[in-house]
Amino acid sequence: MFRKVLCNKPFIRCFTNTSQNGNFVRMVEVGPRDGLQNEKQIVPTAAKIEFINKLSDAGLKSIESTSFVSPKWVPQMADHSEVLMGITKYPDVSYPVLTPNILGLNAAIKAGAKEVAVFGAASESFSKKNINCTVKESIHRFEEVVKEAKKHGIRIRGYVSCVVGCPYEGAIAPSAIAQVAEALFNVGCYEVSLGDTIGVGTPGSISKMLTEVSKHIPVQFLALHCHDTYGQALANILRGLDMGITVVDSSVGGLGGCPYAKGASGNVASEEVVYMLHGLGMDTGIDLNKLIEAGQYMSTTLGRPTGSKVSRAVLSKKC
Ligand SMILES: CC(C)(COP(=O)([O-])OP(=O)([O-])OC[C@H]1O[C@@H](n2cnc3c(N)ncnc32)[C@H](O)[C@@H]1OP(=O)([O-])[O-])[C@@H](O)C(=O)NCCC(=O)NCCSC(=O)C[C@@](C)(O)CC(=O)[O-]
Repeated sequence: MFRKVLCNKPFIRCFTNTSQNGNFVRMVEVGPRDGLQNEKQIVPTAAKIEFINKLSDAGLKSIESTSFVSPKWVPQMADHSEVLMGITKYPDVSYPVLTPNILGLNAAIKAGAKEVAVFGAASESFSKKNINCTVKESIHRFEEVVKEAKKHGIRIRGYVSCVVGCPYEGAIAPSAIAQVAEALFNVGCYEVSLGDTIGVGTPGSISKMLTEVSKHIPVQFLALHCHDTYGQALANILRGLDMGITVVDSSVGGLGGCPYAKGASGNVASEEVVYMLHGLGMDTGIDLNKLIEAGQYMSTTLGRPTGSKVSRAVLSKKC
């Protein structure tokens, strides 16, 4: 279905999570982007900047900071350039931003982006609602974005949404997910994040999907991005780890949701993932107390309690 472009494997490899030790899990914090994009109240730019700085201080190595999308579609991300230019860039931290097309990429380059993410879906209806094009058209757009980004030495991550279910089409076949994920990998994404956008996955369905996708892309180039609508996210991540996943997306305080997936809850809370991974004896490089502080900062800004149980438990002990 999709035109295959030979990927530059050495380029890809230098940015993958071939971990420093076999116990390391790289966490991609998506709170400032996925977490805030759906908030009704516009979060002040200064608060977003402070939030990201606190996340950097907590030891996260990858913090998705904003989106260069249309402000008409997602007003919350309209201050993308100010946010990206205003944050303190830690030298060992990557601050990816979403870029759906060349217009977004050019604006991101101007604001100093060093890593971007393109985002597609295996569901035609979701693709149309989310980025206003067909799946096939989206791959062509991403091909352009990747080509241009590479000219600027920018690395590109890819997302596939609705990897288990779609809010408009219901269940999505693992083979369809594998096809889009492979297309993103082939155009030159260094890693493909598999998004259970509406959080309907279970360890059973996640396992079937991962089995199929990893026939096409080695598992070290895959990440899991789980929303927690049905309370399955941690179980799904654990299943993913068993199957070789070493990169996990999450959102501090469980913030988040997609404007084009009504009823879906936030991402799995980063605090819960870190607590589980550390309990398994795995290394994340993250200071859980500082992460909780960052989450508290944003929930205070938003004027509501954190969505993280770990955060609530730790804070109640401190009280
Ligand atoms: C993709 C577009 C931009 C296409 O938007 P479009 O309307 O189809 O684009 P267009 O090319 O027809 O242009 C229409 C207008 O948009 C402008 N435009 C065009 N591109 C840009 C841009 N990059 N930045 C700013 N403006 C832009 C363009 O200049 C024009 O402005 P006008 O002439 O009307 O004033 C639009 O559909 C959009 O912004 N969609 C929002 C998508 C989004 O942010 N969704 C949420 C993130 S995805 C997600 O949450 C899932 C994920 C990643 O987390 C994983 C998971 O959980 O599954």
